[in-house]
Amino acid sequence: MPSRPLPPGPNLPRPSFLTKTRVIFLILTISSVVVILFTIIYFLYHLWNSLSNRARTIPFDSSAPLKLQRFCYKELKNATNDFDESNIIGKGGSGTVFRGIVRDGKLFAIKRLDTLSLQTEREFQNELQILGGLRSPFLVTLLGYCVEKNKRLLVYEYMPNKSLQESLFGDGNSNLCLNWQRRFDVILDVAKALEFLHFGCDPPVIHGDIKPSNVLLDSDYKAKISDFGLSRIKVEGEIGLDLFSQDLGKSQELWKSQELSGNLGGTTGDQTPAIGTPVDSNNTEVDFALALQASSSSKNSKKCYNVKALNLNSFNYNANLASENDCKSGNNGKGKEVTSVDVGDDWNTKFVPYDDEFSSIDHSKELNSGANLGIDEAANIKQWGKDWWWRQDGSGELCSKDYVMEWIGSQICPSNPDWDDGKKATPEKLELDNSVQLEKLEDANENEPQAQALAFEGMEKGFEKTEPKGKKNRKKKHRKMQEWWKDDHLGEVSKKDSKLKQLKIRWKKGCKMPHFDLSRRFYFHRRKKFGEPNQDDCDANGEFSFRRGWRRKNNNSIGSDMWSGDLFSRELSSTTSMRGTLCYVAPEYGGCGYLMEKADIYSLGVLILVIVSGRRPLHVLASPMRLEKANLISWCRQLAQSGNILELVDERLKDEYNKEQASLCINLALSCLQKMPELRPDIGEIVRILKGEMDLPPIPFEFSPSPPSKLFSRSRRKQKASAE
Ligand SMILES: Nc1ncnc2c1ncn2[C@@H]1O[C@H](COP(=O)(O)OP(=O)(O)OP(=O)(O)O)[C@@H](O)[C@H]1O
Repeated sequence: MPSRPLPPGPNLPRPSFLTKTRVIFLILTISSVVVILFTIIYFLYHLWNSLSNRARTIPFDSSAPLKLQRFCYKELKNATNDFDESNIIGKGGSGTVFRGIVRDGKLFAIKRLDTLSLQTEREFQNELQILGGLRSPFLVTLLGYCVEKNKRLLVYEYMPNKSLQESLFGDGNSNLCLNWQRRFDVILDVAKALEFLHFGCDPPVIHGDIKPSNVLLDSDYKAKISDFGLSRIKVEGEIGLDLFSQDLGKSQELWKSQELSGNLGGTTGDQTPAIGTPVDSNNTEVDFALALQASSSSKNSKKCYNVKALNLNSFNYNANLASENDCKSGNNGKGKEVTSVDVGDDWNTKFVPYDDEFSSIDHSKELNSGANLGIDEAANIKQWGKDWWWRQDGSGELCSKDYVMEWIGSQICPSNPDWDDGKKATPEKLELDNSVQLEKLEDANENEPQAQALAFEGMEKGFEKTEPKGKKNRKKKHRKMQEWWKDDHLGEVSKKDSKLKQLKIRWKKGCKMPHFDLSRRFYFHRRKKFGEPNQDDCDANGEFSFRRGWRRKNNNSIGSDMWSGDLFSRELSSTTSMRGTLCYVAPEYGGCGYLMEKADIYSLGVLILVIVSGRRPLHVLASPMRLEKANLISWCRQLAQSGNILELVDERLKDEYNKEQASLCINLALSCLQKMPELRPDIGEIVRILKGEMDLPPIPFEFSPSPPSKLFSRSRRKQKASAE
């Protein structure tokens, strides 16, 4: 029986249709699996990337900077023609600055950080958070930034005349463009910039690194300050003790009432003497010591702040109004630097021979001041004394003395314009003269702490020769201090002094060596060998920045022609938390670690002297006859005592300067350089003095050519009594 064909079921799918659906289903499944896989891989990659980046850097919150443009790396790369060397306008310790044309065809300065470390990242963020939030005609404008992976770039307004450093010390005729009027205007501009920071910002901002290379000049030579990497935002009432109280009894009371290692609460600001008021020297010394002790002991209690957590308000600043307000409020509040980093920096200026004022403090007094306290406390103080001297050495670092010795050595070279005097001496004499000092310094470098001490004694004797007679007592104290140091610390020094040894060994093995190390030895060796100087080896007339290391002239770079000694720069930034630049950093900052407005005032004082004199703050000359001029600050003090301050004015200006203005500036600088921060004028007063709206406070009696009659009568009375 023939089978009937089955009628085609309307619902049964045809086989070809089935296959198609299966294929589509398969494709969809595979592609979604692939997409999911890729997503997972992408996610994992980013997770890994961010984790590995986080290990090296501080988390970055790009939303915080105010009104700054965010550039992509490619854009900045194009703007600088792939960071072409011909576009380099300067080199700093942390990065290279390029000229670039961005977006609307305008010229910009683009700073690219060379390496990314915790320190550079911190400074980068500081710059963004602080400078990025400020607008003032006296500050370089930060326009934008770029953050991509480990690339960090900052975009600034372009300053055609670069930095004051180049204008003052650059080669060629650049310094001629800084006539007297321009120099005075620069001083006023820098003062106004600081006035804006200290009084025009709420909370106040402390710059922390005022120096010529951070003062940039626009096309009209108007000065603006830059580089806020080390800046701090001040928080009112965070510091406990009035560190510089004049009232010894009160300080001791406070001191006793506090645990040495505990918190120091409360503030006293009512003991501030009038500017220029003579202070009993004994009290001064002990107070300062107590202050340092207090700050040292309160170190542990330091709180860390994140800059981002603070609301920084800068407003259209009316200088007069602000200073008025400030006068009303007293503006004496002590604050504490705001930082996300611990700033434990006990670089001790007292030991650096450049400030003989500080060297004169008898530290045995500090230790004795513990006598009234409990034995434990006294022991703590003594221990503190040690820590204080050698905190910098805590991790096997070189001590500040080494830096200064290195610097002095590197400064002695014939490329210095100030060698004119030296040239007058016969070459033999010159070599002999230097070798006397240098041998001592070299020997000191040869690891022996005793030798270091001797070498410094030698240097100090040089200064001593030119000291007026009236300073005998001070020198006596200084010796006492030196002896105290020798007795107490030589053992410690010898243990911790291995760093230099290691560096020397590396150098001998042919490794890269910081330029300054032993450069003078190298130089004299070469001179002896080849009979003439080699300028390339000894043009190290840079400056030492605690965060950057040494900088020297680099013939290859355009602009600042400066760079950091690589090895040292890295070692310092990774192992120390020192801040500021040698010779510009205020002594109390080195001792206490608290960055206050008056630290900026001190740096401004040094800057004023540098601008007026056209000299670096530490400048050792060939002839020992002129050794007293090596240290700009002590030289200025000596000139003030002999009533001859105008001798300090840059010889290159000849007679073409305003004598009244020059003497005002020098006297003002001396006021700013007083060792007691509270005696220094505040920035509002400084601006008014410079503008001629206020009289200069009486010159500090210690610099006065005719000390107050009270002192005379006191000494006469003493003489009389001893004669009787
Ligand atoms: N906005 C700018 N316009 C023009 N030139 C600039 C600008 N910013 C920096 N420069 C030049 O680049 C140089 C290096 O500047 P940078 O801020 O990197 O380092 P520095 O302040 O000299 O050193 P450091 O950062 O170690 O203190 C300056 O000396 C200056 O010549």
